[in-house]
Amino acid sequence: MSDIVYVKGPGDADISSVAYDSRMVSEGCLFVAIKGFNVDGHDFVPQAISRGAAAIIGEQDLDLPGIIYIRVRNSRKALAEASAWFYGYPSRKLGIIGVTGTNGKTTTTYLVKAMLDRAGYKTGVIGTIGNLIGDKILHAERTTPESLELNRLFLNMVQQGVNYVAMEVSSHSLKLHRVDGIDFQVGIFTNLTQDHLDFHKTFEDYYESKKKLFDLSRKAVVNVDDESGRKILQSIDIPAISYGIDTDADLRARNVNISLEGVFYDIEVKGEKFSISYHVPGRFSVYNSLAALGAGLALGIPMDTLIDALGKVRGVPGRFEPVIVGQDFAVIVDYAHTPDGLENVLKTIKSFARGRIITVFGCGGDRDRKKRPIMGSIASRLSDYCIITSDNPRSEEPEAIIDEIEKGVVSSNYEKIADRREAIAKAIEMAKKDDVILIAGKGHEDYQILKDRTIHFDDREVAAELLVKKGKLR
Ligand SMILES: CC(=O)N[C@H]1[C@@H](OP(=O)(O)OP(=O)(O)OC[C@H]2O[C@@H](n3ccc(=O)[nH]c3=O)[C@H](O)[C@@H]2O)O[C@H](CO)[C@@H](O)[C@@H]1O[C@H](C)C(=O)N[C@@H](C)C(=O)N[C@H](CCC(=O)O)C(=O)O
Ligand SMILES: Nc1ncnc2c1ncn2[C@@H]1O[C@H](COP(=O)(O)OP(=O)(O)OP(=O)(O)O)[C@@H](O)[C@H]1O
Ligand SMILES: N[C@H](CCC[C@H](N)C(=O)O)C(=O)O
Ligand SMILES: [Mg+2]
Repeated sequence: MSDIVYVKGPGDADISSVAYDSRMVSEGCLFVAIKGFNVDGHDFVPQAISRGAAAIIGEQDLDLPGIIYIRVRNSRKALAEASAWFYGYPSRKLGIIGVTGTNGKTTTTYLVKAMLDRAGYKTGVIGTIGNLIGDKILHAERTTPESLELNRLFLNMVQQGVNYVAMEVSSHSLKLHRVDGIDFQVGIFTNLTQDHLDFHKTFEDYYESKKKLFDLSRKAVVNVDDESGRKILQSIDIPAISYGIDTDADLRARNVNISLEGVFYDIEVKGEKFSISYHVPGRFSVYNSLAALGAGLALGIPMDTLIDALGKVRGVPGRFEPVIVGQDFAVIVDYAHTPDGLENVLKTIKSFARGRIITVFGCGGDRDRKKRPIMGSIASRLSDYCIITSDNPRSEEPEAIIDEIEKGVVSSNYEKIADRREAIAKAIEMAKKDDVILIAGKGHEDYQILKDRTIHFDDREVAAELLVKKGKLR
């Protein structure tokens, strides 16, 4: 272990498990005490011992007679090292592609998976929608799991014959050492715009956290149309593939054509020209597909395999996903939950909408509050009518979140309906032929996190049900 201050107690012990939560400790466990944002894990050392812990790791000076105690400088780092050791360093047996950035991580991992599958590899995915082993989906609590769960998952993947893993690497995970010790074959940077200032406090800290992925990667794939991407490219000394539309780059999309059917463009690789088709609309789809192509090339997969795989992708759950039950207007469910994501998706809709744009959206509770009025401003500027509703309020009052969003609204064409089902119902009632309803913020989520409980709620299901109920079919 790299940053040990001292080791006390008996010479050795058989370790049967590792835990960072005292409630998970069983006989023979190694308990890692973490000083958290809410509570201090060191306060639970007595509980861990009474549950049978054989060894403890922590940052404080402790006397624990009869028990091995390892004092370290950083418990989260130590947890990552202990977890990798306990599960036999499973990440070393996998080719891992990490994707970081504010928007586009989930989408890019799905595109990379499609390419690796097409190239004949068994591929895992770790991210927001869930964790995939081949086509089997496992529930995920977070975008990037804690190092203990991450190493357990890697081992599971190794045991099931997985070759490659496309994983989202959140800024939280980088800052909190969840991915320490992982050798990423390729690191991808998508973009950096406002989000998570509740956690990072400053944009600089958010940037520095994302940048850490490239200290852990062998090769980089970087969006150079993004200012932070250009900064990253200048500061790393690993082989890199740059991509962009506006800026000169190794992979530069030219003759870009964006329509309702998707994005179509040309790129040149080693002097040879290729035409790319990806059937998801929006300028951001050009970026996500370029990022995935860059990763495929960095892994040495032939261009024709990459292009073929990309051409066959028919979207990612909850990302620009249409709800079609026979109505004569469009309903699109999308996971845009940041100012940049919302602006991108609305501009994409604006480029093809023949009727009005009606946007139903909210903002999550216990998350960056500064983005709320900004999203209010963007939605009201780029929509004909907005219905501001509740997202996952968590511990906050839905109405208070909605009021913060409202402060940024610049038109009078809006209303506030806190009940998300009623908000969607209102949009559907209003919609006429050729209009487009955007239901943003929750995408693939099939739940809503309220103060005291989590309920089942799926925008796609609710919209489909209401379209039928309200007699909106042709
Ligand atoms: C802000 C954040 O990331 N917090 C993480 C942090 O929590 P914390 O420091 O507040 O933990 P704490 O509650 O103070 O507890 C401290 C320690 O005491 C332990 N404990 C606690 C109680 C007890 O009885 N016994 C005990 O041992 C806890 O298990 C913990 O190890 O450390 C915990 C242990 O690893 C994480 O579970 C927790 O993630 C929370 C649940 C979370 O919601 N994180 C979100 C914001 C997150 O990580 N999101 C990103 C996605 C962002 C994106 O969109 O890009 C993600 O990767 O999912
Ligand atoms: N490259 C991109 N640039 C900007 N916006 C994007 C991009 N790709 C997707 N989006 C928008 O952002 C939303 C979220 O996309 P995606 O789930 O791929 O991002 P993410 O980075 O995984 O988000 P999260 O931080 O929640 O994990 C999409 O529904 C779309 O509206
Ligand atoms: N990964 C993001 C997702 C936000 C999705 C939105 N529906 C919300 O709950 O705020 C987060 O945890 O901040
Ligand atoms: Mg994601």
